Amino acid sequence: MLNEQLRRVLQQMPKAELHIHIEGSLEPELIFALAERNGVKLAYDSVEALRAAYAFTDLQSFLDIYYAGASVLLREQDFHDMTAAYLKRAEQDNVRHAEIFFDPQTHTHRGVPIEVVINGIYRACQDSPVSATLILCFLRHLSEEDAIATLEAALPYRDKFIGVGLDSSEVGNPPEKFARVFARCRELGLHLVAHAGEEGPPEYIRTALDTLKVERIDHGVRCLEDAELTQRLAREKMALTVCPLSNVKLCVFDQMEQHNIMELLDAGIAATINSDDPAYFGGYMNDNFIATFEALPLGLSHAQRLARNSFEAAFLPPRQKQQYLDQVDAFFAKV
Ligand SMILES: Nc1ncnc2[nH]cnc12
Ligand SMILES: [Zn+2]
Repeated sequence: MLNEQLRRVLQQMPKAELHIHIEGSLEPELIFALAERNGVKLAYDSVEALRAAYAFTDLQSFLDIYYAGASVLLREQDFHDMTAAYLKRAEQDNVRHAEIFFDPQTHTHRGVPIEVVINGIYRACQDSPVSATLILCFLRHLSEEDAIATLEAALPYRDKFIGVGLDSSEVGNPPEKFARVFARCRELGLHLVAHAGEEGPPEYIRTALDTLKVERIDHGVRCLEDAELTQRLAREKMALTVCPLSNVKLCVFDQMEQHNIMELLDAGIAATINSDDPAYFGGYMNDNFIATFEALPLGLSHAQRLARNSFEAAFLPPRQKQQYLDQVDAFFAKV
């Protein structure tokens, strides 16, 4: 059992969220409200029936239902309301800064213009007291040509996102499939991240680093299968944005007790804790921290390490980053 002091520290410590798919924050209640507002017919009769379908066996079984849930998003206000709801929830968890993924192709392939997606999400970020920036993700089950066309369509809104990522079905869609589009994004000065080593092998982490030249790895938990790669990640201070509740829900680990976040930290890796798709995986940031610390022998020093890692790994200007790190240290000095 987690002692009360540690629980309070986890809840109250300042933190950054670096791995949140905004479409994965769409709660069943909001899915139904937006379906009604937009006249969209859902495959489920009720919020309860939809929630009952959230029993996943792997990443693909989740993605199928996640893309179906996103079908209720049609107008700029829908994207705004989804993002505003996430940021309000994140604020309650003392998230001070969030770098939010969005999947434009999920929407443009349904005929929603990309400016509707970007403007709605961006406006909610601007209105929030939580600092929030956007990372445009390419869907890796689609072609690189589609990713390039998506990038071109997004470029008129270049000032509204800070980087690009790579998500969706990992196995069979290795990072190198997107070498050209990532090279172009690098030339454009965008930050680069990619999901790798969630279900895919350690080799995908290596090619994300060497071929795509990413600055963070999303998930990356399978790195521990490769000692040389593990040492490299630690040496290069390469951050991993780990999502513990997601990993258990998608059967990457059978139980939280088997999660390897403590081994990652003990190997010197700059691991962070994040929520991934909180509406689908049973919890937001603090739920992830509490579930992890309840299951594993982690203590105060790990909490401080994780809070610091989250700001160290954030794509923030140096002065703002230092201010957040000072806030973390000031918080722990009083514990
Ligand atoms: N955990 C995850 N892995 C890959 N793609 C995703 N899209 C949303 N969540 C994802
Ligand atoms: Zn993810």
